[in-house]
Amino acid sequence: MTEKLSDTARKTTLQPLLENGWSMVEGRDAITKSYTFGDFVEAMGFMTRAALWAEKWNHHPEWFNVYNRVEVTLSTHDVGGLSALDTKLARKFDGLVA
Ligand SMILES: C[C@H](O)[C@H](O)[C@H]1CNC2=NC(N)=NC(=O)C2=N1
Repeated sequence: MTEKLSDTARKTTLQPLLENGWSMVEGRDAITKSYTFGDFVEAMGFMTRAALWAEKWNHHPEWFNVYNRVEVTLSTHDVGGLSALDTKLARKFDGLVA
């Protein structure tokens, strides 16, 4: 059962992401990050790899692409806010570009 992130988890798992380029979306319990790549093909390569993890974990991003930029927003629709699945997917996405 997916649950909203606890206050403790927000300190231990959300805070490091907020210090690594992620930020809270205004007016929502969601996080967002903009990734910039060398060109469109690199951006699509990231999206393709990210999509496979999203599907594997049955947890899907909201995202927007223009040319070499991918804006990702993560939130858990089933609970109306952030859950551990969002921080897990955010760490995976950061790992894909590291
Ligand atoms: C039925 C299906 O398992 C759910 O709708 C899953 C799919 N992917 C999801 N993705 C996200 N971001 N939040 C969800 O609550 C969610 N729920």
